[in-house]
Amino acid sequence: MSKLVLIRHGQSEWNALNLFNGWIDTKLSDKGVAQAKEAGQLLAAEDIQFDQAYTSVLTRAITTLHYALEEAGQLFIPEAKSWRLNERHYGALQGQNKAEAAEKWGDEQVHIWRRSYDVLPPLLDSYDKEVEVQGNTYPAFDRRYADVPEGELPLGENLKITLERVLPFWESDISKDLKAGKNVVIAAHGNSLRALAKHLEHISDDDILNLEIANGQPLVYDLDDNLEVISKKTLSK
Ligand SMILES: O=C(O)[C@H](O)COP(=O)(O)O
Repeated sequence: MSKLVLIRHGQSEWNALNLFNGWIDTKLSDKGVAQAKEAGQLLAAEDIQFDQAYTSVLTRAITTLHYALEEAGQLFIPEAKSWRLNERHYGALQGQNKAEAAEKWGDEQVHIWRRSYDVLPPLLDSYDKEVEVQGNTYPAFDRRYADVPEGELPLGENLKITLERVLPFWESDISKDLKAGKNVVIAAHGNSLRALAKHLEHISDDDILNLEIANGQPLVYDLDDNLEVISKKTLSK
């Protein structure tokens, strides 16, 4: 048996402004830092001893992991980062205000883009659009994406595509640790974690619409040797 803890990063500066983040590399807000520390305190209270940490290559997830592990007194554990744990790429919605998008395209359409399994958001027509959103954050030329296989750098993703790019890393790294009995913490994003939760909990394409993951509230899974869920709980104050 092993424990798997999923932590959605604390509030980002763009979460606070109600903007679509996606792959834009936004920082934690002050509230986000407090949430990340609180996540670590909640884990310390549960006395979970981790063997391995995973996170994405986006700053808000990495800093959340570090604040949480520091609070839990476990900043020393090995950690690995992968672009495969990044937030879902929100395509041409990145940088737009969520409420303004709902006014423009209607609440229902925006809800479908945000929560459905297989509907794509409007795609970027090229990575040049990223430059307009945030200076030099330009995935095609950012060295953190140098190991993305040719042609796999997204211009926008639905949850299905997000799951398809999370799964190879799950299979190659994370699930091996868990099968070896290691306790693993993953600090990542609302939608990369929804994708992982869908896989773990066998949630249907329809039911995944209703799964929300809150900032900084650890989800703790007990898994059996086949990585089936024995129990799940959410930690919050
Ligand atoms: O990318 C974002 O803006 C958020 O991290 C997740 O946004 P969502 O709740 O609209 O999917």
